[in-house]
Amino acid sequence: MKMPAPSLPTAKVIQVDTRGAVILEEESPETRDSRGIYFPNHIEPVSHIAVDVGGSLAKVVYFTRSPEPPSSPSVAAVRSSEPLTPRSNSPSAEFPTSSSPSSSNIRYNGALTPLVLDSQNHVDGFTLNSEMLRSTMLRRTSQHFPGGSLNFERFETDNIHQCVEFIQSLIERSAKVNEVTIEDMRKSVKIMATGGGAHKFYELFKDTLCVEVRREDEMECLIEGLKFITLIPDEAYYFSDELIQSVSHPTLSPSDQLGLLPDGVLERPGPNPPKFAVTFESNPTPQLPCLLVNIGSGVSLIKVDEDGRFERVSGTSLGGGTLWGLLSLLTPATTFDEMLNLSEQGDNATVDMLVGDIYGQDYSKLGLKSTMIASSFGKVFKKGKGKRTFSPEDISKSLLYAVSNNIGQIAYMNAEKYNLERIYFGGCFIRGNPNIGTLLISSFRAEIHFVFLGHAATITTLSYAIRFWSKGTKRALFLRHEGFLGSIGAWIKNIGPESP
Ligand SMILES: Nc1ncnc2c1ncn2[C@@H]1O[C@H](COP(=O)(O)OP(=O)(O)O)[C@@H](O)[C@H]1O
Ligand SMILES: CC(C)(COP(=O)(O)O)[C@@H](O)C(=O)NCCC(=O)O
Repeated sequence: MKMPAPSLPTAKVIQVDTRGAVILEEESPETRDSRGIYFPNHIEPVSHIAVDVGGSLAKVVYFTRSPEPPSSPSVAAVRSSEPLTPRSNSPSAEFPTSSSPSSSNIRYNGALTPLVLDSQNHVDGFTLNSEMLRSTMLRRTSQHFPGGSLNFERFETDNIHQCVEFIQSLIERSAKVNEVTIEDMRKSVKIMATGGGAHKFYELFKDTLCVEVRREDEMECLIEGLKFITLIPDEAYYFSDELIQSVSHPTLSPSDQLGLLPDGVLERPGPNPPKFAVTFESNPTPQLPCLLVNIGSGVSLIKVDEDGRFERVSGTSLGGGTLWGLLSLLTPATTFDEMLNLSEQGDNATVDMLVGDIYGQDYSKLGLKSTMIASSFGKVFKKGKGKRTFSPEDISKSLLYAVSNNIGQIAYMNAEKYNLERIYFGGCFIRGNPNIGTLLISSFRAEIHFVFLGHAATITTLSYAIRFWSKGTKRALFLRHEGFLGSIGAWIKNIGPESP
């Protein structure tokens, strides 16, 4: 006689309970955009995996259940050129593994919880010893406890097979952990795919993983992702009007602290924008209407109305792929992070033609300081008689400014055209830039988040451009999971009440 198999709960309608959500800490700069988010109150199991495959990167989002927030996220940080090594956010006592993570050098964030299992096939009650039965029951019970993490991973689209392999191992491992057959697990799991690669690699995902693959529209997912992620405390941040100097040099005059010229006019965006302090949205509220500027391989600008309806109003092909591609041509750097590191050490004034190079001084009447870039790369043509070489550092910095300034301008013009005050910047282009640290200043009796500006050229350039051109009426907003909006949207779309 067979004992009935432990039945796992079937979720009809799943809503993510975001109450008390926290972004997990992460030590590695390389993965600081892919910190897990822990939802202490979310109960229903979720077994689908979302993937957003763009022109440059494939982004994966999945949910793992754990009654406690992962205490000490261990990091197997990788540089972008290396094969991706998934990170473990949890020692995961509740998810025992048959293979030791260290033996394979692959570590996972727990396991998926299957929604529906074929009760006949997976456990024969008579073969369970008492320890197995206990752990099965415990696990079964734990599925009714609240708590779980949303996990994030990134792969280069060129290495799409690594992404597929990662998902495959996640599914296989989840089957083992839940003591179900791989066939049952596959029936339970579904891939929500978005981005261009959802179409280009549809067969690859479907045939290799042997699971249902559902394709979702990229723009819809971006907006769904934005609406969801802005509900998470401390996810969105912006540069406040308070300059870093006002924190570190409180003796500066108020006008100096606000980046004002002596006559009270804001300084125009220049190669070294003023250093603003970062403020996090700790009590998030709905942030619509807004403009979303998604800087991926190319750039999409999407106007979102108060009711969530949206329209892609503009775009430019000069985006993240441009920077990545041109710097691959022009510098010896082989990874995106190397390119950003180069840019941090560079001086763009050696290749950019500045206002001062043309005027010999400020163009004060127009408020153009001599240090402002008049023409990106404009000096290259002029330098010397023979062909001169320019340092990879200077070239990288100049191109980073050129692309960021251009996007800042287009963003501002569209925000102006559609009368939008909030401009969210998303996409992995921004990823490598902010290095947000925490400075504890006793006299403030509070933690003040700030950026090490050497790592934040894009963010400061975009922020300051928006602030300057809008005369302070519009605000550039950034997101800690900026590159994952599409994949989060694909994940969330599956679990709304309207889902079949
Ligand atoms: N590790 C990385 N490898 C390559 N590009 C990166 C990396 N991190 C950030 N980027 C930048 O992000 C861009 C891709 O952003 P993303 O939002 O993923 O766009 P897409 O969806 O088109 O792949 C790249 O073109 C590059 O500028
Ligand atoms: C075609 C895309 C929507 C694809 O998205 P991506 O993979 O770049 O994130 C995007 O690259 C884009 O909007 N390009 C700009 C095209 C233009 O309007 O000029």
